[in-house]
Amino acid sequence: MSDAPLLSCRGLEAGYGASRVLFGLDFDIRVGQVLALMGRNGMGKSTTIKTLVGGLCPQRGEILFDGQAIHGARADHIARLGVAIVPEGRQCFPNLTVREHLVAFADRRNQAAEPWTLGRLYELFPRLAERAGHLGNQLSGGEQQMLAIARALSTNPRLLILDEATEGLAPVIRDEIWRCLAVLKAQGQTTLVVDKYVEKLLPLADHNLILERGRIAWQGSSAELAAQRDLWSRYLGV
Ligand SMILES: Nc1ncnc2c1ncn2[C@@H]1O[C@H](COP(=O)(O)OP(=O)(O)OP(=O)(O)O)[C@@H](O)[C@H]1O
Repeated sequence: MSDAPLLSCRGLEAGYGASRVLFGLDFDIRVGQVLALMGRNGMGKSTTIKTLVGGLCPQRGEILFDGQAIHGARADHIARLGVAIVPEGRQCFPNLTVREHLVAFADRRNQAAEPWTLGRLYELFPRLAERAGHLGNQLSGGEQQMLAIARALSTNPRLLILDEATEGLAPVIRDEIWRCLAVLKAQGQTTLVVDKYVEKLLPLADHNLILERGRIAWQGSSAELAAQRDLWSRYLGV
């Protein structure tokens, strides 16, 4: 893992119209790091992600990606720099096959030493190989989620962002997603993950941020968070 931040936020403020949701976030994501972003409902996690990927223009502050300012940049520009999001709700195309989803973004692919070929994606998600010819609307919720992750990986992202990737899935499928995230981490994939399953995030995350009403209420290592169960009940409602 390198010490250079791949992404840096400084004094990030964002919201919707006149309403402010984020009040000055400062954080870094380093190359190879998994950063977990936690907090109860409505605390600003999705707004943070939306702002990072160009879906929402910050009201103040700066976002640097690999040293380049991206605050206020368009979503497609940020995607081309190598930021890929697995959005809440999966958003697969009903009329494209699994295989078509995975090759559709070939022209947006980033250069990578070990690119995500179809073969590698199918190795990570054998279920998708079995369903290669199925349409998006013929897939189960878990298969759609795997496809959404595989589709994001197909761009060879330098930063992968997952927003509630295990939401609404059966426990066995959730475990499959956690297993894949562990494999990605072992391969050095830099990742920002929003999820509510603290006990699953702890072994995965190198660093954890807890948001409380648009501010970072606590941050630290997984060992520190594991040792402070009072934080779980105070900020995460578990
Ligand atoms: N499009 C929008 N327009 C106006 N307000 C919004 C919009 N999206 C979110 N908000 C508000 O911004 C605040 C933060 O919401 P956000 O979705 O970022 O929280 P979250 O931590 O991701 O919660 P959740 O887990 O429920 O998605 C909430 O008060 C929410 O009502």
